[in-house]
Amino acid sequence: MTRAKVTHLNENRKLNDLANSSYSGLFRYLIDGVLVVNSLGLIEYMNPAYEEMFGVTNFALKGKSIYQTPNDEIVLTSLKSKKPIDGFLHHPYKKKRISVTSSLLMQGNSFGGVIVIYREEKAESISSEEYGKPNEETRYLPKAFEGVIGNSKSIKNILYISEKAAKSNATVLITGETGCGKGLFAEAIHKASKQSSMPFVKINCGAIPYDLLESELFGHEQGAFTGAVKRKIGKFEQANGGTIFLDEIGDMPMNMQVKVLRIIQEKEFERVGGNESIQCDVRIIAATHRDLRELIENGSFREDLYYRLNVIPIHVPSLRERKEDIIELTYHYMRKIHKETGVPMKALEHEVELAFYSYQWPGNIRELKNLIERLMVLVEGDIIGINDIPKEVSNIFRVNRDSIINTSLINNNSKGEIATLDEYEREIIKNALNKFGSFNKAAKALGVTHKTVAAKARKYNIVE
Ligand SMILES: Nc1ncnc2c1ncn2[C@@H]1O[C@H](COP(=O)(O)OP(=O)(O)OP(=O)(O)O)[C@@H](O)[C@H]1O
Repeated sequence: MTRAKVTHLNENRKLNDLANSSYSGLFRYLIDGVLVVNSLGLIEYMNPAYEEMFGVTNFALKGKSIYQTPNDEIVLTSLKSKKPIDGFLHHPYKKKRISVTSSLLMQGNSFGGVIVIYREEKAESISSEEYGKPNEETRYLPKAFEGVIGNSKSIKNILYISEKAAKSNATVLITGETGCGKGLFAEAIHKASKQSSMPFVKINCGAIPYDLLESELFGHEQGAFTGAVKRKIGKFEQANGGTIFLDEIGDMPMNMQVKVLRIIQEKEFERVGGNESIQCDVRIIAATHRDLRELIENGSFREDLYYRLNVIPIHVPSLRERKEDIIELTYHYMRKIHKETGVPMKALEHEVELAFYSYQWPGNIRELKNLIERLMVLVEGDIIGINDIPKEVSNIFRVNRDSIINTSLINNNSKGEIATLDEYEREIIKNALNKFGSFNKAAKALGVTHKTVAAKARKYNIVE
């Protein structure tokens, strides 16, 4: 789809009508859906293809807030950031992927709104069971990577590097926030490698007490220390011929880092309390959520080890940096739980999708997965609605929605007429109470007394 700057004729009502008739002339017969939204978030035009795609009508929605359409985060983001955006959305009912391209409408040099084009992707219509699954035709990958869900550019790029890494024996350093899939990629690289039939041994260097870490990694001889009643084989020895995954390597003490460096360089080590050098041929994949360069600077990580580990660096971006994967992951986990437990399959209300896009996901995919497990079990019925999801997840979406709805009131009320002063006042009080949750805080924010807010809230039936 080409993006063009479209001059927007919107200076007065007459010109506005003229603009609408020219939109109609331009877009009426287009097979792609077209939506025109002005800078206040009000719908100016939708073509018949858009009406058909989303089951709405231009007649009913013209002049209304975009929150009354099955709109998507892309329109909102484009509108707020005043930037053109490309992306896609999952059609809530048709189970199809729709590519979305927004372009800016310019009124001279000032921003007039956005024009958004929706194109249904060619894939055949898919069942609810299939909804959200990656399009297998578009990605050929070894089976080992099939547990990795996501079609974003960054995931595709990581899969490409991981596949190459699997073919070599080089050390891999995976970085990224907690819960973003570092462990998943480490295991997939092992499974796709020539050593896949050999062990994959994982150790979390940050979770093991300092005194025990050496013996966990390298094992010990009988009598090496009090309590060492028999010989113990360490993780490196267990992983011999296969892969060791050193998770949270940034938390490894300096004296242990030297020993890992020696294994990489000389491929041998001694058990604690032993003299015998043990040969060890292990592929190392390390991971950390910390910034190793910073640790090197403050003297808690060895630079030589860093370079030895960082032969193939892989950075897994956080979920909020690849929002386009959220819905696919959500449906993946819903399907998985449905298959494993027999809980009926569900669908997401459109507002929930928007809330998921707005939320920051500090716990990344682990957090999303846990939430979906909870929702699948707790929500009765087959639709997960905005009120079913925790407040902390829906908060940003709610605030954004309310601010857009309120902004749109500056010109029009819900009937498309100029709003009265009382209507303004009601929305202002309602918004402040929603946002702050108490008369006191709302009053402070509005610069009036607690008594005034309480009286107005009663007057407008916002509270009992
Ligand atoms: N792209 C993905 N597709 C499907 N599941 C994923 C994906 N990425 C992560 N997961 C799942 O999310 C959960 C967390 O992933 P993982 O344990 O690999 O994260 P991590 O980055 O290693 O976390 P930590 O740093 O806390 O150890 C796992 O259940 C994993 O299977």
